[in-house]
Amino acid sequence: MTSTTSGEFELIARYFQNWPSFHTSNTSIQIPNGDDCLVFKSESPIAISVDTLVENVHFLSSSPAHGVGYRALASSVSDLIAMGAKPIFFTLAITFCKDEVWLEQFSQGLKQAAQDFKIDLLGGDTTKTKLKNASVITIQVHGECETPIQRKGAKAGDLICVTGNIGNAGAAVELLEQTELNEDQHALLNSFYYPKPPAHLLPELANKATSAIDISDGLLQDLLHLCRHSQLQACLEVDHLPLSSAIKNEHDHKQAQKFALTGGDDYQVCFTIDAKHQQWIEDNHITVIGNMQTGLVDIVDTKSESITAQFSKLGYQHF
Ligand SMILES: Nc1ncnc2c1ncn2[C@@H]1O[C@H](COP(=O)(O)OP(=O)(O)OP(=O)(O)O)[C@@H](O)[C@H]1O
Ligand SMILES: Cc1ncc(C[n+]2csc(CCOP(=O)(O)O)c2C)c(N)n1
Ligand SMILES: [Mg+2]
Repeated sequence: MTSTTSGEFELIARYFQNWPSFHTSNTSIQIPNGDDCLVFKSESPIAISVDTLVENVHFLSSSPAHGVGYRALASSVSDLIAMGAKPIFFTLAITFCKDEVWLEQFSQGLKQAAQDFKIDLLGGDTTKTKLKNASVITIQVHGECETPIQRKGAKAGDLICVTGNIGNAGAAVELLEQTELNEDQHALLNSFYYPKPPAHLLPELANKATSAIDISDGLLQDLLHLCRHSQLQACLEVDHLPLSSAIKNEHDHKQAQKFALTGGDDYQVCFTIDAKHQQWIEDNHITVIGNMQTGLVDIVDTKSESITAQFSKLGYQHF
């Protein structure tokens, strides 16, 4: 095991996991707490996930409301995609401290994401806070989940893949307050406010991947969850990370890699898959970044040196 401490995850484990169960022993709960979604078994299994965005934690008070709305839903939908679940409906609880112009733009961004991911808004709760800069947005998403992909299930020899490009959103965080932007910086901010979790890969992803997680905190921190749940080691080829031209233009190679490894907010999917699916991987422009192997739970490079040991932070931690 690595000696990495995880404040947020330790708190969850200490206070909110392994509670006495009244129903999980019956067959209706297929996958309980611990994955990107829980899965409730009914005629058609349903995946459920809830996520909160807090002002000045997940976005700034000055952030464009349209982007905040889009991002709120897209970042929740990514948990469904990572579970192999088709988005169906969501509920929205919003506590806001802004004016109605803000709410209108927020709703337009949210609606755009709902259209892009084909997901229905079926309820919620709308409240106002008098506290300044204290908006909180909570979205619960529900999806059809015939073949759930879990964080466990990776096999030694499986390829490790990521969808899309990673690192852009991490690089965008330092641009959030910048008013004058060049084209590349604009592209980075666009990735932050308009993430595109790979819904187009369903249902094949669900049938082929052996384990998966969405990249919300940072590749290293999120991939380490796959390692822990599957009790395997990840061997990463860091030079194979999919980096956009925008991040390469804006940053030197080491810094761009650091954003991709630890920045987070990508909402792409990191998954493992048998190498026999190589053609499908290529056809879908998915990047192979390494493979799973037996060994201590950790992420190492091709020379078997620990990559996690090289970073003080593997990803975003709330505590
Ligand atoms: N307050 C809580 N009570 C019960 N379970 C929790 C609580 N907070 C987190 N969890 C569970 O702990 C696991 C890890 O949580 P975490 O927020 O890291 O995952 P996640 O929901 O996939 O995150 P993200 O939205 O960043 O992708 C999840 O299975 C989540 O449901
Ligand atoms: C203003 C601002 N500063 C920093 C960040 C970076 N950030 C915040 S939470 C998080 C992880 C995902 O959240 P969660 O684990 O709650 O799902 C990341 C990468 C941001 N988005 N906005
Ligand atoms: Mg997740």
